[in-house]
Amino acid sequence: MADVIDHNFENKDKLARALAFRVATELKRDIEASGKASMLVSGGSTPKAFFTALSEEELDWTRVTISLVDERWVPPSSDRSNAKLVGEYLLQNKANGAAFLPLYVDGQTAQEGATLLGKQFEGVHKPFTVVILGMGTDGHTASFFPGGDQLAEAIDLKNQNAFTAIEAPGAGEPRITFTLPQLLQSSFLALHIEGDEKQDVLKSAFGEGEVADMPIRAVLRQTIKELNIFWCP
Ligand SMILES: O=C1O[C@H](COP(=O)(O)O)[C@@H](O)[C@H](O)[C@H]1O
Repeated sequence: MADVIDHNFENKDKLARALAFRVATELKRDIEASGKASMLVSGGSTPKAFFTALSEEELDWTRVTISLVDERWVPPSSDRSNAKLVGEYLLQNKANGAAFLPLYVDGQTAQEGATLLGKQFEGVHKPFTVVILGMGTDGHTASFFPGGDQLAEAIDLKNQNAFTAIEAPGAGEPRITFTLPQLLQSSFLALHIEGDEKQDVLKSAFGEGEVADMPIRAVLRQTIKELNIFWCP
């Protein structure tokens, strides 16, 4: 179980550059070993500087497939779309040759999309080379939200499904999320958080309490995959 923030940085810029360098190193290693690499990233507001730094890294991006840890069930034109964020900040500069697989299917519900995307992702390179999680101040990660109607299924380590469609009071629109056992099928797993408030939330999550109250605990308490925690004030 991870019990410390093991990668501390003075500021957002230093964190972004260090995380981008580490991720690029992992992607290059997998490209060299297997000819391709895959990466799941988080959305929200935190990753912008990291995405920009990563987009400047020199590597064979044409061999990299990028997707998301989770998505809000909105079209890519929406300002709420995590795919839109990735398009604007990551699929740019040197990374513009990477393939991107969205977690949204036009005209389908999130439940229907979960099934369709599950089939599509069977062909994606695994274990995922890199998975980067974020965390909200309510203790959610991916779309594992407190009060989520399918939270138990989404974090069940025996769940065979790649995706769960989920709705929660704090989530805004319906969501789709990779399930926890899928996210743990990764060579490099990181949690990227910033700010004192999130540090305090994480400290609480390391304490005793129900996973359902702070679903990030499902990641902190698992023993399958080492978690690398990146933080700056
Ligand atoms: O809704 C989401 O929020 C979390 C955290 O976002 P932030 O704005 O607090 O950085 C994010 O990790 C997740 O991918 C996203 O869907």
